[in-house]
Amino acid sequence: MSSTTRILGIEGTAWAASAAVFDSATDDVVIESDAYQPDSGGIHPREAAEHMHEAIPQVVERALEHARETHDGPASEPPVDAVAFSRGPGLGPCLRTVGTAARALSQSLEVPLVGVNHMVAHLEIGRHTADFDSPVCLNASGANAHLLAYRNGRYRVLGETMDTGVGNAIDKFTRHVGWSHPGGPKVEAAAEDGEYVDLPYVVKGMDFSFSGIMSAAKQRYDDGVSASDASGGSSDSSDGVPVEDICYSLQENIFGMLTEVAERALSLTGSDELVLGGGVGQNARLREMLEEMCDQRGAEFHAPEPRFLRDNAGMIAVLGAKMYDAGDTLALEESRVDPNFRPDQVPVTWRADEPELAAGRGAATGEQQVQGAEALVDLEPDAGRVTKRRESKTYRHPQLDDRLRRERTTLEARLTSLARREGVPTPVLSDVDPREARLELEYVGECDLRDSLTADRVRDVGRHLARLHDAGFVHGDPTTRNVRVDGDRTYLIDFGLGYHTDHVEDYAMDVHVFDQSLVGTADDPEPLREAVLEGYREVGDERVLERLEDVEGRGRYVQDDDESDAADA
Ligand SMILES: C[C@@H](O)[C@H](NC(=O)OP(=O)(O)OC[C@H]1O[C@@H](n2cnc3c(N)ncnc32)[C@H](O)[C@@H]1O)C(=O)O
Ligand SMILES: Nc1ncnc2c1ncn2[C@@H]1O[C@H](COP(=O)(O)OP(=O)(O)OP(=O)(O)O)[C@@H](O)[C@H]1O
Ligand SMILES: [Fe+2]
Repeated sequence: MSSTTRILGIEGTAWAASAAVFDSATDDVVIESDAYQPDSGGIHPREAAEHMHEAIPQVVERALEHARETHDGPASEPPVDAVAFSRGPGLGPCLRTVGTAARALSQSLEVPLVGVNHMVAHLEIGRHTADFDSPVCLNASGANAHLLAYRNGRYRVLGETMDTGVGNAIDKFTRHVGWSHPGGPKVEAAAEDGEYVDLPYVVKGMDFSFSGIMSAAKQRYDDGVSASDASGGSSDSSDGVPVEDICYSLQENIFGMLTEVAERALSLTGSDELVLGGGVGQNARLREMLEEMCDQRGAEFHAPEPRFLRDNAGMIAVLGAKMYDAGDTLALEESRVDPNFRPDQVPVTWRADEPELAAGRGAATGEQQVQGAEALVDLEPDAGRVTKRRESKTYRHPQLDDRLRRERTTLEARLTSLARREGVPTPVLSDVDPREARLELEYVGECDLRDSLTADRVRDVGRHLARLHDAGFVHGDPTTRNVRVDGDRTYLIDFGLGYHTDHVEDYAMDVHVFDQSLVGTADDPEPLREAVLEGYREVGDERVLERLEDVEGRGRYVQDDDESDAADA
C-alpha cells in the first residue's frame, strides 16, 4: 500500500449529485457538485434520481480530470486508488443510480470499491477536520438528527429524533407557508427580524421529537392567515404573530433542544469534544448555541466548513480513504445499496488502535461539586444533603430558559416525592425554590449506577420504572447517571424531565431512554439490556414492552418523508 491514498468519492443520497477527489498526502479535497432543485414542493424521489442520472457522469468526469492532472505516476496507472460511494441511507432510486455509476467506474479504472455510510461520513469529516480523538457528534441533517459516540468498535446512537429529521421538519413548515425548497436558509433569514413566542419543547433523555412543535408552528401561521383574511390585512401576520416570530422561535426551540441533548451526551460520556455534521449545521444560530454551550462547560466545539456540512462527496472520499487504508473494500456482488443503512450497523474498521471514550467521568468541579448536564450539584455526604441549582443556560433564549428551569424544578420536587410513595426509592426532599431553580435533597447512595453496573441493579431499575408507569407518570431521563447505588439498593434521582401521562408510548420511550444509556455506557450491554426487561416484566404491563419493540424499530426513520408528501401532492 502506498503512503499516499487518493480516493474518488461519489455522493447522491438525495439532492446533491457530487464527486470529489481526496489526496491524503496533501489533505486536499476537491469537490464538484450539482444540486437538484425541485420546481415546487419538496424533494421528489423520481425527479431526484433523474437528476442523478444526468449529473453524476458530469461531476465524476470533472473530478477525474482533476485527479489525472494531479496524478504524478505513469499514465497507465489509475489516477485514484479506489472509488468510494454513499451506500445509504437515502432515497432508493437515487442510491441505485449512484451505486451503478460507482460499480462501473471501479471496473473501468480497475480499482476497488468502498461502500460508505453517509451518516458516518457526516461525522467523520468533522473528526478529520477538527483532529479530535473521540468526540461526541451531533448530526443535524435533512432526513436525520442524532447523537453518536464511538464505543467498542461502533458508533453508538445515544439519542435521535423520534419522528422526522431536523431539516425535513423545517422544510415542511416553509412548504406550508409557500416558500421554496430548501426552507432552512429562509427560516434563518426570516428569524433575523423575529421575536420570541412560546412553542412546544420536547426532549426525552437524549431523544427528542419535532412533530408537536411543527404542528403548533403551522397552526399559529394558519390562525394568523385566517385572522388577517377576515380583517383584510397582510397575510404574513398571524393573530399578531408575524411569520418572522414563528421562524425565530422555531430556531430557538429546535436548536435549543439539539444543544441540550448534545450537552447531555457530553455529560453522560465524559467527552469534552463535540463536532457538528449535516446540512442544518450551516445555520449560524445553531452553531452559536453549540459553541456557547461548549464554552460554558469547558468543552471544545468544531463545525467543519459549510462545503463539508451539506451533502457532498468530499466527506465520502475522506472516509473512503480511511476505510481503504484499513482494507475495508467491497466485492461487487456485496455492493448493494441500503436506503435504511444505520450508522450503528457499520463495523468501524479504521479506528481499531485508537483510544475509546472514557466510560464517562463525572465532571467534578470541586471535591464536592458535580456539574451535571443541567445543574450544579453541591454534595454534602456527611450532612446527608445535596443542593441542586439549575444554572441559567446562556445559549437559550432567556424566556425559554426561565420556563424550563422553573418547570423542571417544580416537577422534580413533585415527582421525586410521588415516586417514593409508589415504593420507588428516591431522595427525601427538604426544600424547593422554583424561582431560584433550587432544590435541597437527601444525599443517597454511594455511587452512580454508571460506575457500578450489574444485572441485578439494572433489573431493579426495570422494576422501578414499571412502578412509576403503573402510577401514571414517567421519569423522563432514566440514565445510568440518574440512578444512585447503595449495595443492592438503587435510587432514582433527577425527575426534572418527568411528566404525568397514560400513554403506553410514553412508558415505552422511558424504557427506551434507559436502554440507550446502557448501550452508551456499558462495555457489554446485552445482558444488562435483557435484565431491564426482566425487571420491568415482573411488575409492569407487557404492552409497554411490546410497544418498545415498535419504538426501537421506528427510530430507524431515515426515509425522507418528503417522499410521501411529494407523492401525495
Ligand atoms: C440521507 C441524506 O440524503 C440526507 N441529506 C440531507 O438531508 O442533506 P443535507 O445537506 O445534510 O441537509 C439538507 C437540509 O439542511 C437544511 N439547511 C440548509 N441550510 C440551512 C440553514 N442555513 N439553516 C437551517 N437549515 C438549513 C435544508 O433546509 C435541508 O433540510 C441526510 O443526511 O439526512
Ligand atoms: N440526592 C443525591 N444523592 C447523591 N448524589 C446525588 C444526588 N443528586 C445528585 N447527585 C449526584 O450529582 C449528579 C448530578 O445530579 P443530577 O443528575 O440531579 O443533575 P443534572 O444536572 O440534572 O444531571 P444530568 O442532567 O446530567 O442527568 C448525579 O449523577 C449524582 O452523582
Ligand atoms: Fe446528508
